[in-house]
Amino acid sequence: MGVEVTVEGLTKSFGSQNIWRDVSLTLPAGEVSALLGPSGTGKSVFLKTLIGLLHPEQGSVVIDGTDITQCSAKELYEIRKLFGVLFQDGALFGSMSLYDNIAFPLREHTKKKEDEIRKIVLDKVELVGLTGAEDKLPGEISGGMRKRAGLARALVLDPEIILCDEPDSGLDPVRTAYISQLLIDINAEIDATIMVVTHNINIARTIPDNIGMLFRKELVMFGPREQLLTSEQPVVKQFLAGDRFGPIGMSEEKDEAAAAAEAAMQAAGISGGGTKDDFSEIIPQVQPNPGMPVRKAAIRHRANVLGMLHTLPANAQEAIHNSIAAEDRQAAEAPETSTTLVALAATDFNDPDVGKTGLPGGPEGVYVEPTHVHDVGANARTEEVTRPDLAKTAAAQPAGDDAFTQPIDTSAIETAINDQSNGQGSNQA
Ligand SMILES: Nc1ncnc2c1ncn2[C@@H]1O[C@H](COP(=O)(O)OP(=O)(O)OP(=O)(O)O)[C@@H](O)[C@H]1O
Repeated sequence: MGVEVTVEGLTKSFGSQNIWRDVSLTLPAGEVSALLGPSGTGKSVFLKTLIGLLHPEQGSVVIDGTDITQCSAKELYEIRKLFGVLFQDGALFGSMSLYDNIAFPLREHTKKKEDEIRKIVLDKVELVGLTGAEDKLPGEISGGMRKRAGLARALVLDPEIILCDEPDSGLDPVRTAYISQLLIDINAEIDATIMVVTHNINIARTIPDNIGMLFRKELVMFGPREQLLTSEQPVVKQFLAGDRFGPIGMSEEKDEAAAAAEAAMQAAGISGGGTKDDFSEIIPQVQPNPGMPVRKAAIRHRANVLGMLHTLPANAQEAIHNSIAAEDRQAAEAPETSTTLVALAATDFNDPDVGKTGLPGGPEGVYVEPTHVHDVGANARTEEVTRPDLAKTAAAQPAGDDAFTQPIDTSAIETAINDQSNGQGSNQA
């Protein structure tokens, strides 16, 4: 099972520019969470802070019992092995084939033999639908393919926490749906804690168990997806609707005069460009494909949500009841479409152990134990490194070729991402 990530009172600034302050949230173990927010609100900075690439001025990030804001470089190095990270443009090494890119963390962090590495790489290549493209360079493939290759690389060490920074950026809506499905299937298969940073409302509506939103340097909310999707907060409603009328401006918050001018336009029937979709009508969460194991996080999530239901606003409570009823109805009417929904419907949520362990009481034959062996820790290099050494190591490496060489620092990652972003490649997915 993936590990819980607990963030308490986190504050991050660059010089005098405060990015966000006093952010507290818990990514529940094995659940899928999404972080939304207008451009520039610091979502990527948050993601990098979770993995210790950026250091906050205040607060803690506790992962597997270790506060990574306080720990030694060696402890941070060990904690980072729990992570698989998909950066915005894949951050692939431009001079390596996809195969070598995907094999890289295995060669770097394990003592596996090449035939073992080959098996794992080809497995992940197949999982992300890139079979046949292994020998291509990142510059010879489309943005969508680079994204999938980045995801394959993020998965090879069987991470317990997967962070995805805008997995949909540069993808068409159909490919976005495929990559979303892939994330849910991966979650079912390895039960990793997943956090997705996204602007994509379809992803937010259908993929995560939990959603949070950053705005005006604060975490506006974080909780079960129904809570945000039914929120009455103007900023949330505007963001979900994708409308220019509302508190979110082009670059900063609007003043009163601008707000009054907008109100007049709205009253006159001028469109703000937003959709009129009713987001409070919750659409079903994407389920693992048939053949995938039961998504155990879904059981834990339902148990958690039922436990905290009384603390949520009335419309969120109603939406959650409706979601559960719809899921149980689908399980009864079309059980072959989702073993996860069948398991949910068969689980006794009065059993106090359900939320902790996944599926006790579930139907026989449904519960699938994780089969992945985590051998990275035993085989990995463990030499002590200091923070200045990290910077020196990164600086000494050729531009673009160190994003997944750990230990690493932020500048190295940025270089790799920029190198890739400025790179070549066609636009077909
Ligand atoms: N290493 C850095 N040094 C200084 N400022 C930075 C650094 N990284 C990010 N910033 C600033 O932090 C702010 C938040 O950036 P970030 O990329 O996290 O936003 P975001 O919410 O992910 O935006 P988008 O949705 O457009 O990707 C921006 O003003 C950015 O310029």
